[in-house]
Amino acid sequence: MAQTVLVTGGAGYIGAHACKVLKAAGFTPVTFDNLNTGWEEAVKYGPFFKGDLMNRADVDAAFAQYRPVAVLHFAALSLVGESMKDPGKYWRVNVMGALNLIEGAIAAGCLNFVFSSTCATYGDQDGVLLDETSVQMPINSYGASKRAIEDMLNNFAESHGLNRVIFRYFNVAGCDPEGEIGEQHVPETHLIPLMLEAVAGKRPALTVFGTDYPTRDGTCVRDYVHVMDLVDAHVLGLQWLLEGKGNRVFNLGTGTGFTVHEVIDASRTVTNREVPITLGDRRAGDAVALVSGSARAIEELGWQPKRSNLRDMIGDAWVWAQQPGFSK
Ligand SMILES: NC(=O)c1ccc[n+]([C@@H]2O[C@H](COP(=O)([O-])OP(=O)(O)OC[C@H]3O[C@@H](n4cnc5c(N)ncnc54)[C@H](O)[C@@H]3O)[C@@H](O)[C@H]2O)c1
Ligand SMILES: O=c1ccn([C@@H]2O[C@H](COP(=O)(O)OP(=O)(O)O[C@H]3O[C@H](CO)[C@@H](O)[C@H](O)[C@H]3O)[C@@H](O)[C@H]2O)c(=O)[nH]1
Repeated sequence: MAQTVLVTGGAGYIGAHACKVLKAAGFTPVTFDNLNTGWEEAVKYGPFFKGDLMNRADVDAAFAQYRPVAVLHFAALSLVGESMKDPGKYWRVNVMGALNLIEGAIAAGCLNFVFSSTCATYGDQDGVLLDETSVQMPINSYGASKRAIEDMLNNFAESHGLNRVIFRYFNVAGCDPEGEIGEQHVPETHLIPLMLEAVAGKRPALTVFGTDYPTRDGTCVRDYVHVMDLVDAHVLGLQWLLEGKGNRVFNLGTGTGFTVHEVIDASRTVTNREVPITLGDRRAGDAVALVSGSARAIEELGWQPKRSNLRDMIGDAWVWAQQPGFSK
């Protein structure tokens, strides 16, 4: 019989893609989501439990009903800019939500936990390659809330034998190449979908946030990883835990950074259309450069990124951008 895993945030962008590959790998993914930023239409690969992590009774009910062997915790608020304006919201939802989930998991005897952390926990470190041993110095409340959850998981690993794999994602992009699901945030704040909305004429232009950064063309550098590669790593992380390999942190990125202008240039090649842009001010909370040292995931997990190049990430997102998308 298929093993059940609880996927918080399974109605969201990355969680829904994770459910697709989990099902393909023989698991039953149960989505736990309050539909704050997610879409019920994206829950296609297993049961849906509508619940809020802020409500411990919802968490306990989901564990009692489905008895999962592991939790994959994607649900969070994750907008860097918003977190700078309203830090309390981030500390409350991300940290309290995670605490309810961790305590609920332990109470239910479910001790395998995969957590979505972020390179935003590293902060801004002068363009150095960031690996899992780099010091974590977040410069925004979102990153700080994620670092706090990492600390919390480490404490519960010590005290209650919780086994955890922590993934620190770099910039996730692209979507299911089969077009069943895609990236749809409201409001959208991520570079690639915003750029493609501008290309498709759904918004007047893409604003480039800051052109005076100390980089090769003055715009920020990010390491983009395809969502299908990212969720493949989660299946490997889950198997790692189920095989009893224990606690580990893995970066998920490619080791190559691209500036905002380079992403725009790649889009021209993929879509054969111009990107209308306006040059704007820096966005609060943005790091200059975030590039991953990802050797550990490749060497230890056996992770093999396949689509994490700009052509596939933008190409897959471009196909999705021309679909009607999910509706509420
Ligand atoms: N997108 C990226 O580039 C990126 C990079 C690094 C880390 N991450 C992390 O990956 C995870 C998923 O990101 P995403 O882009 O898919 O976000 P998303 O907003 O699309 O998905 C988050 C999901 O969590 C749900 N949710 C939020 N609060 C909840 C609550 N209190 N109870 C139940 N469900 C709740 C939302 O409804 C949504 O379906 C997040 O933890 C994010 O911090 C994302
Ligand atoms: O309209 C836009 C949107 C973004 N950017 C720039 O594009 C880059 C990427 O921005 P975005 O796509 O918003 O991603 P990040 O702010 O880097 O944050 C994402 O990537 C982080 C890891 O870097 C995750 O932790 C976050 O959850 C996720 O939102 C940054 O330099 C932005 O300044 C623009 O110039 N114009």
